[in-house]
Amino acid sequence: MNEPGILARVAIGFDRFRLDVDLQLPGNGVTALFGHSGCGKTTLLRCIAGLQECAGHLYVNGDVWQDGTTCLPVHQRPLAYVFQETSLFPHLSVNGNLNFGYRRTPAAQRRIHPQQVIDWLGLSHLLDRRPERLSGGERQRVAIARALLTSPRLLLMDEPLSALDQASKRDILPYLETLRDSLDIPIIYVSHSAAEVARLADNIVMMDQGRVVAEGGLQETLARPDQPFALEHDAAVIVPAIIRERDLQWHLCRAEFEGGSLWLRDDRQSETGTRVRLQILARDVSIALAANHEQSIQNLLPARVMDMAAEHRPGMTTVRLQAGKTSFLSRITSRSAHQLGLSPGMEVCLQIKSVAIVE
Ligand SMILES: Nc1ncnc2c1ncn2[C@@H]1O[C@H](COP(=O)(O)OP(=O)(O)OP(=O)(O)O)[C@@H](O)[C@H]1O
Repeated sequence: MNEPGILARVAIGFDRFRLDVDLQLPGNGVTALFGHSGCGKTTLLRCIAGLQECAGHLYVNGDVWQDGTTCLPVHQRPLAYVFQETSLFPHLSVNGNLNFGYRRTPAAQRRIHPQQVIDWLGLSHLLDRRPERLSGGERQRVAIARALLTSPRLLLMDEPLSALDQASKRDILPYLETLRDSLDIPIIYVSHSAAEVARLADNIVMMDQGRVVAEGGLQETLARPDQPFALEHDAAVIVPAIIRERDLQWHLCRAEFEGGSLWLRDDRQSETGTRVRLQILARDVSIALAANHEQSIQNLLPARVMDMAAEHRPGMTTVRLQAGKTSFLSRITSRSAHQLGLSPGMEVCLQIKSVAIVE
């Protein structure tokens, strides 16, 4: 297979667990592997890395890593693997750690250079420090930088932030966003955190019990009312938007998306023109047959009902609606859905109670 992208057909069985996936992933951007503990995320990464023997096929941007006749050993797979616990060389400075991977990569294969990763990950003031004098977040940034200096063709990240406290996570996320926007290699990113996925991912693969249950672009996949996570309490869509206006008197800002605008609290005081990702929980979206301006909810949007799914919990229905090109989910009681006579194609009004910028 010479096409760009990753094709991973992987099967493996342990005593009480079987992983069986057939995935086609984009050749760049961040793909998040998301799912409950034990669903097989790490096992899949290990199979891709060649750390776990498995049956199957693996092609990465035109190169065969595994097929019926070939199976590259781990050291011949041009990838970098970042884990939750870093292991920098304690006797080397940050600079020494960075140079380690770089010097071991043949000059002709070097496509990522020290100054680039130092800039992307904000390391210039740390170069002379030993690892013991770095914070957890700084150590993780150095580990990512060191991994990138081997000029990998694929970056695997297995819960890279889970050992960090909330403040360090918040500090490191902008650097990961820079990597996402700067690197031209695919990143497969395992996370339990819906917030991290919402902020970083371009694509998402949702797994359950060793199988893929939904996959695709982040926005479209999160907006599918039948995907298992949409039927859970925190179902939410992510909407890319641009801050267009700020209302200083009422401490609000207007975010424009493909299909309309939403007002939200101006807590981050983002400049107009800033690109943001909005998170809108299904439980904060209600549906009316006509716009009613005599109530407290300010965000009213004309929308069309696309499809509906009954939840596992009796009595609740998740509805997907579209405003312009953008999908929203609404969680309402099944009785409301019945009383409103909702059906696909119907024109309604969305009432959005709360909108957050993903942090
Ligand atoms: N070498 C092994 N031998 C037997 N069972 C294994 C082995 N490796 C993993 N498993 C089992 O496979 C299942 C999937 O594990 P895996 O670590 O891939 O899940 P995960 O989704 O990454 O979980 P978490 O989010 O908690 O890290 C688990 O039930 C685990 O116990």
